[in-house]
Amino acid sequence: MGSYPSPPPEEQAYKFADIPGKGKGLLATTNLESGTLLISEAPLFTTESLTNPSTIEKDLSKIIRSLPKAAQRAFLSLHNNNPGPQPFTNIIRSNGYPLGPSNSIGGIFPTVARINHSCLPNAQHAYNPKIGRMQVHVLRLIASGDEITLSYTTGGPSDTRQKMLREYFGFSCTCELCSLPSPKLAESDNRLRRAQELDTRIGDPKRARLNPLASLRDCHALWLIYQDEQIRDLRLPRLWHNAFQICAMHSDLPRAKVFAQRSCEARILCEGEGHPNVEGERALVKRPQGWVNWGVTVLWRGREGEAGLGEGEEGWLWRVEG
Ligand SMILES: C[S@@+](CC[C@H](N)C(=O)[O-])C[C@H]1O[C@@H](n2cnc3c(N)ncnc32)[C@H](O)[C@@H]1O
Repeated sequence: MGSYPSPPPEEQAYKFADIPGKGKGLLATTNLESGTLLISEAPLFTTESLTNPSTIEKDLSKIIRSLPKAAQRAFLSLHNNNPGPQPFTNIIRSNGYPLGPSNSIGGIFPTVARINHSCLPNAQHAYNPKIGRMQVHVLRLIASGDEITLSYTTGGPSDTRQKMLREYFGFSCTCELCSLPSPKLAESDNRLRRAQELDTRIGDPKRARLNPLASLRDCHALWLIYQDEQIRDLRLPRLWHNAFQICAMHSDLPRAKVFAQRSCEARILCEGEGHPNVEGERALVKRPQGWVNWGVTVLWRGREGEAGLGEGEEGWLWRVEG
């Protein structure tokens, strides 16, 4: 059970506000640099004990009654996008966040739950299991008065995103990206569709082993798309980590180090310095050879510092000659 309430208002860089067409939301009260830790919040409660689907509403009611009054009020005042029977379950559905990307256990974080969605978010949430808190970091400069946004989706072209947002959250997205004029939106959709294909191909370990240059070229193509689309969320460290894996698998120490470093920096932006994922990545920057599949082949083995002309440049990094 987490502590409550969150930090006193004078320490906060945001305020709650009514946002036209979106219900409540969070507005920045000062300019916020990328990398700023905006919120670090313990859950009011988690869904860990809710294992029986047929008694969820009753079990939830017990949990809620056991909370301090302020926490009960905080939970009951949260948005419910499907009012009707099973109100507690639906408040959880409307506001809960999983405790990590592939965790079936969720938590209710009353401040984070007020943050609205954008397909081009300016902040990123990440649950840090070491401290038991959901943290929100600033991904790109947020000007005072701007709305703070997170992404509720895992990306993809606009039709995929809109379908998911309508189905699970009951709204049509009108964010900066979804409101692009149609030719621009079509271009963005094409890029994002291609990004999904590239990501799938890059994740194929057999291809990375047998045709590493093609996999690395795909990483490069994906990086260019992420730059065009201003993507800085967790897709970015995933890309750097995949590029690291390709190089490490084939014993390319200097490039593996650069990619591990980029992955580490991108993770710090999304998840914060103290996140266990960042610590794992830091260990790989120091010693890429510590990775479980280091040196499956010696195809790209060279001595550190002897990688050839243009070392440290993008062309060198991606093995793009000339
Ligand atoms: C987790 S809550 C966010 C806070 C909520 N606005 C509130 O008033 O408490 C999710 C709900 O907020 C609304 N919402 C979030 N982002 C939105 C957006 N970009 N456009 C319209 N509604 C949005 C939807 O009703 C959605 O189901």
